[in-house]
Amino acid sequence: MKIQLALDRLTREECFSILEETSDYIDWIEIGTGVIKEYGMGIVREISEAYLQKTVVADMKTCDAGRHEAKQAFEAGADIITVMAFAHNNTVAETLEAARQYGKRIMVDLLGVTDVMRVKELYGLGVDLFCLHVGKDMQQEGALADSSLYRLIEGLENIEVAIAGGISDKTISALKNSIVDIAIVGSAITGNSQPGKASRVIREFSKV
Ligand SMILES: O=C([C@H](O)CO)[C@H](O)[C@H](O)COP(=O)(O)O
Repeated sequence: MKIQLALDRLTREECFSILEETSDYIDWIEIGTGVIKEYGMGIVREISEAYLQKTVVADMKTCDAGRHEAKQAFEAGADIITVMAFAHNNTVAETLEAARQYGKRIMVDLLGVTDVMRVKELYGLGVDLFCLHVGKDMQQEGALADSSLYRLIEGLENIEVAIAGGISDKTISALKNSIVDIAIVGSAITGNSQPGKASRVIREFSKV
């Protein structure tokens, strides 16, 4: 299982200092939506250039004007961009097409999706990387990402599955030997006073 570190609600300096401490223990780097809103494509470019060996996910949360937003992030160096599942099919299709042109990928964020048929429709459009997601604000009600979300992608072949939403050292081992390929971890690392140590522990607990 890969670990994707989500850099959310951080300054540019904090992003780089956390990456310096954690990069040995993570596989994919996610530049969070709020960080992108603060610093734009500049920070996507900077992080992509500084961590050439890592897969960089720009959490664009694109929901319209897909081709343009995909082009922006891919040209800045992102390897993967996120697109919201509720976006129009044209948006999904155009981001997929842009990804193919750049030799990159899209990850469809299933935040808020409860209807399996919508996931099947996205799969039919060619989506092969999905993110099961319990959002930050939903977490305030006690919900955390867990196996109850798996039903959304059951039976889909040749896909990769990421999961996000409050994953920590206490919950990551439950994802082992499951359909999850990528565990997205944010606050449990970035909110820890020792992010390097926190990422090392999470890496250990994630080993299959
Ligand atoms: O995508 C995320 C969220 O919507 C904020 O933009 C987070 O990156 C994701 O939920 C992981 O963060 P944690 O829940 O803090 O682990």
